[in-house]
Amino acid sequence: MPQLNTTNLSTLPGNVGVPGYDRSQVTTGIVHFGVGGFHRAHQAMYLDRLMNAGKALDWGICGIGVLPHDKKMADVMAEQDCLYTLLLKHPDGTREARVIGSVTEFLFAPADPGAVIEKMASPDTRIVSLTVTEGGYNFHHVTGEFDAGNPDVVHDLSPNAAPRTTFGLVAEALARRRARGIEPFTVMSCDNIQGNGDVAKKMFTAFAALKDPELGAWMRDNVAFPNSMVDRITPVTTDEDRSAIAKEFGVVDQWPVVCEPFEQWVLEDTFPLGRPPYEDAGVQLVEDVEPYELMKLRLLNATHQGLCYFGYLAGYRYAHEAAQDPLFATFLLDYMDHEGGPTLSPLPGVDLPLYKQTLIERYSNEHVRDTLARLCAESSDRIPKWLVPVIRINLANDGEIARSAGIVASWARYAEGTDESGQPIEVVDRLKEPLMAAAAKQHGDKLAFLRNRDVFGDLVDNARFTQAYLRTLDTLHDKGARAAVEALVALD
Ligand SMILES: NC(=O)c1ccc[n+]([C@@H]2O[C@H](COP(=O)([O-])OP(=O)(O)OC[C@H]3O[C@@H](n4cnc5c(N)ncnc54)[C@H](O)[C@@H]3O)[C@@H](O)[C@H]2O)c1
Ligand SMILES: O=P(O)(O)OC[C@@H](O)[C@@H](O)[C@H](O)[C@H](O)CO
Repeated sequence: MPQLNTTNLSTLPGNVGVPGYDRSQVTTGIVHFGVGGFHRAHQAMYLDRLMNAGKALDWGICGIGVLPHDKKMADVMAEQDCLYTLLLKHPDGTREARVIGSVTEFLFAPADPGAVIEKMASPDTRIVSLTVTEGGYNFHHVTGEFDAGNPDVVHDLSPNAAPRTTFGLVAEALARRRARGIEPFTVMSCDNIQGNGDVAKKMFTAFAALKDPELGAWMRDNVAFPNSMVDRITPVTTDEDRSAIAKEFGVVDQWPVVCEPFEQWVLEDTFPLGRPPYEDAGVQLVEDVEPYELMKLRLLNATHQGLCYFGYLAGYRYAHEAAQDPLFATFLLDYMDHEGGPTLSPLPGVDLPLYKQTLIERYSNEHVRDTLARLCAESSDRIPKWLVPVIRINLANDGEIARSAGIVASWARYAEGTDESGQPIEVVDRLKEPLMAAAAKQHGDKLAFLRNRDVFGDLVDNARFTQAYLRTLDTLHDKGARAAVEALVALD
């Protein structure tokens, strides 16, 4: 079986969708940072859909890898002419495979930062988009300010340094456009961050201002940073997925993407240099994204955290295993009804009870095989952004907080690094060391984990919160995760 590339595209079996457009005619209009699973399952898929309808052929994507581990993606992209397979896994077990053709170039920044800068400086580039994870925005969780102490940022701020970070690369490209009289591109964040465009604006302009105050001011006044809400559960690709795609669809693909069938993208329509006709592909273009973002982050992303630590400690390893357990599903629905939901703004036209129920159904799709380990990773980037705001609002409004406090306690127990059968847990977090050290102390000093003010701010000083937190932490220690969830469900 030949490997996926342009030459072999026409030999693929009939059950695999392939680009129906001439890729040699596609020109680059978008430069994308963070070509991981999600970008390839979401934004690149929407563009491929448009291109198959004969539209947006001047909006091809040039992918950029910034981190050393992105070399692997660069190599695969080079070998496969940037083609990859997107495999949709339906709840009834049926699968759909399509080769996506909208990514047409890939540049690995560490090998040639100058080429990346020139690609963005080119007038053809009208959008620079991002899926660089929550950590990629480099802001302090409590102050919300740009972290100028990050060693790579310090490097990029030194005179004549070849940029290593997205900030350094983007700022230099914008400086060149400004010097050459070329209008700035739009920076489109597609990460799971509340006000992702606003946060991107704050961080990119803060970096630029440190480098050159005039450039920072010019960016603040001239560069558009639309906000967006993005949604499609995209687990990490496994070897099993690679083999299944080869066996069932006859495609040898080194790095396919698998995902659920659900898709949603709500986007603020602020693109001074134009944009692809996304609305023709099913994207919702709106004036104000915030209500949609809050709904997604405080219901979907927060319940992912509600599922993952309790579920892992109770012995589950996949999201569907925990979500199919009626106790866990009830807990998540209770959290949404009593804590996450009441903090949301009105959402005209959205059936919120249906949205919540659909989340449980999406998590329960056993074919997606999303791992709890993926959901437990980088918690210190997630809990402060998705759950802590819910807690703060409910504390201020005298709302309910027991379930949210329980989720924080489940993270604290998970960070002890062993599950309930004594098996080690591989904690993946850039703050792993301080968090695990704090969790190790909490049998004696019960609030040790919460004292990390860089993550939780002053929550540890709030007696109503700490009481609820300790109630679940004690139950986790004394009786285990299942009993702790039962106690939270009994509150209803
Ligand atoms: N996977 C999902 O289900 C999903 C759904 C909606 C939104 N998202 C958003 O997309 C992001 C990426 O998810 P993914 O599944 O593609 O992850 P991934 O690990 O497959 O890809 C992440 C990419 O971001 C890059 N990256 C990480 N930190 C960076 C940094 N500091 N600077 C530059 N590049 C950096 C990585 O090198 C990689 O290329 C998530 O963090 C989230 O914000 C993901
Ligand atoms: O990818 P993250 O780190 O933003 O969050 C983990 C999951 O909650 C997230 O990936 C969801 O699967 C996704 O947001 C669904 O659209």
